[in-house]
Amino acid sequence: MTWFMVAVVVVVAAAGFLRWRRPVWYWLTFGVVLATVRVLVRYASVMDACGLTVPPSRWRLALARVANRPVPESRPPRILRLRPTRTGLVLRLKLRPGQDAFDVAASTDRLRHSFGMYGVTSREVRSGVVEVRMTGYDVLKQVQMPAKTDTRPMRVPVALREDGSVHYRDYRAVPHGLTLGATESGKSVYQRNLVAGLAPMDVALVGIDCKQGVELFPLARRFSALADDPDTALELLEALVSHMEEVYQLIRAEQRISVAVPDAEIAADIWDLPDDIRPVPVVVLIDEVAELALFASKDEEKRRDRIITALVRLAQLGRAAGIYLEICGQRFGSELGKGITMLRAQLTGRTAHRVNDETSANMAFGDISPDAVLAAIQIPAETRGIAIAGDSTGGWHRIRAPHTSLRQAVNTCNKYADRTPDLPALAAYRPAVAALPSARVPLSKTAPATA
Ligand SMILES: Nc1ncnc2c1ncn2[C@@H]1O[C@H](COP(=O)(O)OP(=O)(O)OP(=O)(O)O)[C@@H](O)[C@H]1O
Repeated sequence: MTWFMVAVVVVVAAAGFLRWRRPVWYWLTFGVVLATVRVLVRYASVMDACGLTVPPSRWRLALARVANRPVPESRPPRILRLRPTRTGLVLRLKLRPGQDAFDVAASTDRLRHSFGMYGVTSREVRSGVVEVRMTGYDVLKQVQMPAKTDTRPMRVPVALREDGSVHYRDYRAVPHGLTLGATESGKSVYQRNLVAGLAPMDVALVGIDCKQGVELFPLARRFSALADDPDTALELLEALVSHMEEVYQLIRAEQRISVAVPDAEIAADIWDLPDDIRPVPVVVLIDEVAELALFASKDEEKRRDRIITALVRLAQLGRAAGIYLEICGQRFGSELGKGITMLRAQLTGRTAHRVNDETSANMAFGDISPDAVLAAIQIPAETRGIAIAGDSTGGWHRIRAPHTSLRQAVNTCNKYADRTPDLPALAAYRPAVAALPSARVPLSKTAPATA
């Protein structure tokens, strides 16, 4: 008996310790079993308490009366499936007549504490069927991406959502993206994850980094073209516009051939072209976009206007040519001058890290979803890397990218350096991956004042 007691105490202590220090291990060992039992045992009573049951139908009441049986109870949605996952439980429910998905969505907070879970979200998967995703612990505290993710072309598993699912940056579904956030909010880490995710794919990476290249130049081996100042950025963007026009000519030529062949598919974008002639897609990453829009002289203003014009053309026409923009900055509003709001309207994939004020949050989501604006304002300063990701459908999620260091991203880019395609139109901007400098060069010090 004493040994049994000791074993129980050891197991309880181990569970408590894991829950405190290693929530992922706790979930995989004890949490998933306890939560499954808790949900199954309490299901009917919790649903009843949350107002998610329907009273018995008239014929069931009549049947009970005829058979002289007790009055039947109200019924909760039928459980179609209860699936344990790496981070929580997924419950698929068939709603009863008269119930709708909003009833469940409105009760997620009540379900969360009634089932003793960390978080609960719900979505309608098809008419009358709702998926309730419950997380057993704070999955965004220390992000661990699942080992296996959905691998489709131009779809990057870039972050984890608070419901434990993977957040993909899908360039074919949402071609252009805008990432905003105050300084030190996690934009660069997010962009680094994107680059590391794109590196193994058949894609050309083009970078414009006006922070003197400190973010993107270390990743140069996987980049087909890079610019680190506004003058080079302008030349590079105009070269990209020429590349885009060439791709359009290729699509036109292919269309002329297919039009003559009855029943042949007519290509509308690069993805409809045969594999052997399809141009490689291009992702253009721009860091600190405001640097491209600022000017202090007439000449700089002309350069700025040409840059914005090139960006607007790429955003409007780039998708069919397989050119995707990924723009990153602290703010991106009308104060940056003409053309900015027009450009922003084309950047439909929005991600906002912590912002300093409501105006910045509005720049990300004001035209998409008021709820997302509120969520972006509420991101706490101490949890860097947390962001709100939304798109033009109005849907949004709280996400966090894994904490990928620059070293890890450089290693990934070096590993896949041989996949870097040569784009003839951008050959002049291909970064020279020079030999390592032999010595560090200190900043020149200000001469001490002489008395
Ligand atoms: N996803 C994350 N998980 C954990 N920590 C993070 C994450 N993202 C960022 N951080 C932390 O926040 C710090 C700032 O991140 P980052 O450099 O990406 O910010 P930023 O928005 O690009 O800042 P700036 O605009 O000043 O360059 C990083 O050094 C890192 O320690």
